Amino acid sequence: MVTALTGLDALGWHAFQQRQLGPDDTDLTPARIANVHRDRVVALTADGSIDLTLDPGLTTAVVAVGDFVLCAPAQYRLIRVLDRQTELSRGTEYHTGDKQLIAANLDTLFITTSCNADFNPARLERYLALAHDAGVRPVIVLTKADQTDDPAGFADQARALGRDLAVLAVNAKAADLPAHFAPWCGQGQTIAFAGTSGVGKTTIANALTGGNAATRDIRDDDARGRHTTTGRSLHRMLAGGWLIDTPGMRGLGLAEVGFGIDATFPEISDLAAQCKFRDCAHEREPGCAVQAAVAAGAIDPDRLARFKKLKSENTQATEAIALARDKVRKQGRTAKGSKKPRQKS
Ligand SMILES: Nc1nc2c(ncn2[C@@H]2O[C@H](COP(=O)(O)OP(=O)(O)OP(=O)(O)O)[C@@H](O)[C@H]2O)c(=O)[nH]1
Ligand SMILES: [Zn+2]
Repeated sequence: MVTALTGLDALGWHAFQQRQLGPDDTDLTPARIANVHRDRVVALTADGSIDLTLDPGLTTAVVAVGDFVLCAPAQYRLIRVLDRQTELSRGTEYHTGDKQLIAANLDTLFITTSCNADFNPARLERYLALAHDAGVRPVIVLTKADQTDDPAGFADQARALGRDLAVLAVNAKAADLPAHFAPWCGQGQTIAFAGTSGVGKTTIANALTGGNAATRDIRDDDARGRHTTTGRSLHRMLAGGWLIDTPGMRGLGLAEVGFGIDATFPEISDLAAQCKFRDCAHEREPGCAVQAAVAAGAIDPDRLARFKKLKSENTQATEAIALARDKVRKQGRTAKGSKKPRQKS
């Protein structure tokens, strides 16, 4: 058996991963994926960073930054991807129905906006739905608290977007910033930031990593010996945890996140179970518990409108993906096998 070394604990390796090791895995080395390229990955082991090629049957579409894997370092081979504790993905590959993985084994997603016109409840709820669906704890971060007269007002509005929702209002440029994030950034913790451009994600990431994240452009040899400019995506934080920074974190489409939407609007989804009709659309149906709560002032009608909009977007996208998967299945696809090899450019 591979024993959990201190170095592995530092990578965020928990009992959840340890339990997945069997007697056949004795010779394999656990590692965590720091970067995913088209035909190889960069992984961190307890002893340092290593480039791994993928075995037949594995593609970089099934490996995400943050994944724990078993590898054979002497052969530079990735052997197995371990089950994930959480998985953040987006269903944008409508033509194939393939999920696009963004990050694996995240503990906390900091949904970031600012105390200004960027603050948008609908967008925050969209991110909340993704986080809840992925099993990742969401925390709302309100930056630029130093540029408004009313940071508490923004924080109250944010808190109204969930039950027991953690909300931080900060000046991302203040010296004491890391202290606000300390509860989520210690050893064994993995975090990421989501939010629109300019809200301060990089500023915060730099404060938490000691500037690591700013070095986005490092020279990196790809498997063909060419130099490509890529950014590392897994950054060690000063407090001991890991920060995942992938471009995929910027714009996120909703699909197959019905559970996450319900979890984002608990006051509505809890009541929906009491509607007379199981498929109640909470419009004008008789016996609608949700509309009754709106009339009684217990549910915010704006929240209900946004809930319905997300549900409908999610349903449409989910159906489109199901159709695509069906089509691919019927074509008896060996798509990965039949794809032409990538042309050298
Ligand atoms: N005064 C003040 N300025 C801030 C704060 N947060 C961010 N800024 C400034 O806002 C600008 C954008 O911040 P970034 O950290 O680059 O934002 P980002 O979210 O990483 O943006 P992208 O990389 O485009 O996604 C920078 O000039 C920051 O210095 C804050 O809390 N207070
Ligand atoms: Zn109803």
